[in-house]
Amino acid sequence: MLTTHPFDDDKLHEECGIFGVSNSEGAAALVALGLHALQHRGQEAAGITSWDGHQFHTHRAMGHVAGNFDRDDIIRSLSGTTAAGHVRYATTGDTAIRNVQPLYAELASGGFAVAHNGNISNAMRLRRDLVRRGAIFQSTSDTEVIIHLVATSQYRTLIDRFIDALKRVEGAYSLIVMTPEGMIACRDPLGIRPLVMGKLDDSIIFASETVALDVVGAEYVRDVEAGELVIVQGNEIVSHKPFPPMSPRPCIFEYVYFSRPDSIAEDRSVYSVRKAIGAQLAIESPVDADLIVPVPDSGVPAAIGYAQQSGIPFELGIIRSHYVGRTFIQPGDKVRHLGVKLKHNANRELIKGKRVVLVDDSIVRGTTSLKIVEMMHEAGAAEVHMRIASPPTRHSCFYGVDTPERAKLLAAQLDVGGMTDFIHADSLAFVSIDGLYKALGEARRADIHPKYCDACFTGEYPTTLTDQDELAPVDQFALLEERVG
Ligand SMILES: O=P(O)(O)OC[C@H]1O[C@H](OP(=O)(O)OP(=O)(O)O)[C@H](O)[C@@H]1O
Ligand SMILES: NC(=O)CC[C@H](N)C(=O)O
Ligand code: SF4
Ligand SMILES: [Mg+2]
Repeated sequence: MLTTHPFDDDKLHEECGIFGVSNSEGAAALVALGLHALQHRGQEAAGITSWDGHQFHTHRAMGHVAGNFDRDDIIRSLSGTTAAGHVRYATTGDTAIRNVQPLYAELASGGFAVAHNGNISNAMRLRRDLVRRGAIFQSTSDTEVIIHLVATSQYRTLIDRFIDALKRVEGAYSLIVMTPEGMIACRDPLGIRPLVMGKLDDSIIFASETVALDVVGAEYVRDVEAGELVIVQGNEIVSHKPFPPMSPRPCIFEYVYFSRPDSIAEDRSVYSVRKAIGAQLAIESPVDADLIVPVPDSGVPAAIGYAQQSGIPFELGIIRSHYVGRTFIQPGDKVRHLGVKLKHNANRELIKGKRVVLVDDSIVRGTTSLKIVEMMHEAGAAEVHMRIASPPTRHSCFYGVDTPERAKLLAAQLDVGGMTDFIHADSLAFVSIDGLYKALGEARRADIHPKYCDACFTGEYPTTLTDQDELAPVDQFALLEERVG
């Protein structure tokens, strides 16, 4: 029996990005480029594993892709025509080299490397059972349970063992797996996290987002479907659908914030969706004002949409330094606060005496909004109105994004009036959940089968959350109370 929670820490984490190439000379160099384009999804650590037909080679490092994977000696050591990589923001397991992916193990069938974007919501339970049966874990990452489940499966072929393992895990996973037999890419039955497939000459590429195909000049072929396994062996591609069909529930927050705006998701430009959310926000919550000012970077497309819809001029009233990373994902409150100050500055001449509408994509802790609104007041704004291109984030994500624990989510603590006071704005409004779905081309959010996972806004998680239910019965009860009113 474990006495401590091996997956528990109180740090800030966000997403992950994965990228795989099969059948290409210099595969690792392409993976390094792909990871570079996915750097926004995870900045804690990065890793690449390659297969040269005889041996696997791995290099994993803390920090960014640049500085670690732009070195000739490292890329040369990752020889072979197949390679996969990962950029990490931890959701389960600490930020330590043992948890940096791809994770690798020698199984009875040979080497097995896995890169995972997502989070397994019964990993604790599975790990406990596996450890009781003698499994010796090398990491504290949720991803490692997949390897042990494959290793201990009673099925004969590697694919059957892998499918057997996947049927035991719950939660979100987009995976790229490398074995001596070939590369496997797959998404969980609900397709919560993204994964696309591309082609570059004779090689097949898998990536979290299409921007990573663009960077290597690959052509987008299609999305890996929810619940699909795509197996690539040489020139042969085979698709399996081992799960009972379900209505997919891809993460709606990818459109709001995570994905790069130049990515295409489900045949839609993320940029256009963000603009449409901004336009919807202008319809739902208009303001009489002089300027629409985006909170850079991620608030920019929604602000353009808001400005175009409202007819109020769009201006860069906040200038962003490009030498500071995403504040949302910097560990430690002090650094995060400092990060916001370092990152944004008021364009004073423009702001002075004006009624300003600030547009951002989301409020998580409220740190950014509070600082930016104060910055506008200090710069002499006559009025400061805040408009948010997502509904209030009231619930934590258990699917590969570490929005902080609920207690740290501003919208879990305060209603919109309380939040308005907290950030010192003259007014604050969020796009409605139906408005968000409208911007994605739906009439509204369907009650029975909503098209997306939107649990961080609605609290309706599309999978069971075994570990949460076991660890936090009180919180789950509170959630239930909130749902039934
Ligand atoms: O309420 P908070 O806890 O401050 O978090 C919300 C902010 O964090 C994100 O931006 P971030 O600065 O991380 O990245 P960006 O530059 O991509 O917008 C998001 O776009 C909000 O601006
Ligand atoms: N953000 C992610 O997708 C993280 C993947 C995995 N759960 C980890 O913590 O390493
Ligand atoms: S809970 Fe929110 S962030 Fe997490 S997968 Fe669902 S929509 Fe995305
Ligand atoms: Mg932002």
